Amino acid sequence: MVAQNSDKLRALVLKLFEINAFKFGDFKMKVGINSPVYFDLRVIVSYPDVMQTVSDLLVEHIKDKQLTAKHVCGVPYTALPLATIVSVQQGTPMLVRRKEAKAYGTKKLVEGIFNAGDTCLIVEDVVTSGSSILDTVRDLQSEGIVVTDAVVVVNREQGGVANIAKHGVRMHSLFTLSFLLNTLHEAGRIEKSTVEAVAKYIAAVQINSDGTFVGGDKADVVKANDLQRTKLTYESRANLAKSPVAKRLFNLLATKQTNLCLAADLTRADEILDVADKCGPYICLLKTHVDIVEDFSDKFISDLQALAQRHNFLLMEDRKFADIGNTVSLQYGKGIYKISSWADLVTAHTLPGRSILQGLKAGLGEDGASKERGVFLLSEMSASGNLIDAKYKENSNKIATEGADVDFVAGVVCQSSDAFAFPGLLQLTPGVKIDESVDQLGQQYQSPESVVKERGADIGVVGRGILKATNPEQAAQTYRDRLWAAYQDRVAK
Ligand SMILES: O=c1ccn([C@@H]2O[C@H](COP(=O)(O)O)[C@@H](O)[C@H]2O)c(=O)[nH]1
Repeated sequence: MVAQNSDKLRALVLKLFEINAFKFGDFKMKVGINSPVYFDLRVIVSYPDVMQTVSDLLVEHIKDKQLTAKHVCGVPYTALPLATIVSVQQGTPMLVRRKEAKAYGTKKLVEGIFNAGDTCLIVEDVVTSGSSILDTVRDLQSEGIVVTDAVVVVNREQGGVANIAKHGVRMHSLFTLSFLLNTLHEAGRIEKSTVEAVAKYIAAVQINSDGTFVGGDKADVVKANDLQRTKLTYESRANLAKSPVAKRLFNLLATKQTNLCLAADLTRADEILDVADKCGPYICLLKTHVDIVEDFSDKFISDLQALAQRHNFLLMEDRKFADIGNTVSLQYGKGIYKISSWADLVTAHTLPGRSILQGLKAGLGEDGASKERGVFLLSEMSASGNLIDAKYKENSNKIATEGADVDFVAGVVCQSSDAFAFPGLLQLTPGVKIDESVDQLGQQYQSPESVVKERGADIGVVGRGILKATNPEQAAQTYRDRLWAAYQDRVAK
């Protein structure tokens, strides 16, 4: 790496982190195991300035390394736009490798004008084992094209250099995963423990180009990821959170030592204020359903906010928004409740798709940026017989973790630890009661220990278990103690 370029590369790493082009957590990889770091450079097409920077750096790198091939070819699909810009900037003709040969017409695998014996430089975004580069090299070689070099944005250092070298191809990467980790750590974006966890994983998991593991099989390497969210402390996850309100909540959990959310499902304002005052010292979050409050008033909200401040908890309105963006923006910001003016957090269904996030953001109004607000997206429900299936859960995870609005997502309301992997999000799990049971209307309860240790909850939601107790304050203390002890056990293992 040329010294003059290293500042530009550091700036690029920070920018890629900011736009969520990579994340830390526990992610399923193509080769069937989990990884503590996940790259998704597909997002850069939405940021023309980043596209420009990356392609400028690739062009400079190609010049520095004196790579003088007659053609460039991007590995489909993420590197295709990058290869296009490199081709245009350098005036080097491009070749396009099809992933599938056309079923009609020319049936070509490689598009573009070339002769057998021509040289071609490969452009790729992220290299793990190098198998995708080798797929492209094979198709080019089958047309008589000579490939000796590949220019790459990130080398994950998991065997790619050696694997492609065996096929006569040298890798020239802009930066390695180690450089990326050190840059983020030096800039205060990730903790030393994250750097160490990823480094340990990389050392343990070297992959052959056929997807097998060097010196071991899948079973040996699956456990190598220490960044599984349920193993991490709230403090360390605060640093990984993209949503400012999630960061605040993680820190609140850690300092106040409570992961209890009280569902204050009462119908009179004075009853809610009374229970909020009594249970306030033991909770991190007070959850409301304002539409059941019979004597709702602005004073009720200002009194509740005062209690939230006095006892240091956040307010969540469990509105479960589920309409089109325009309606949701009005429901969030307008009407008698003006939810966005006071609730730190709200809940929303993912049923309408990504527009739910756009609608909520619009509901913050003109001065939206000045409010620290967030949403918990529902990806599962505790009600028996609910219609949510595995595909819905998977798509909800995508909405929560991919795209431009993820900084608004603080967490996920769900019942199981596999609903999402990103450790910067919080799992909120309702349906908690010391005596595991069902109510008459389909609610299903789990114990505090079960939701935290078996189901992955970061925050347990308790309503009637506290509200209907003879002494709600004492019950809140008991639930806090048991939920907190379960969390401590979970991270100690
Ligand atoms: O799947 C869900 C989503 C939300 N809730 C809400 O949590 C509380 C639970 O109250 P309990 O009295 O402890 O049953 C309530 O406000 C629900 O609306 C849920 O239960 N399940």
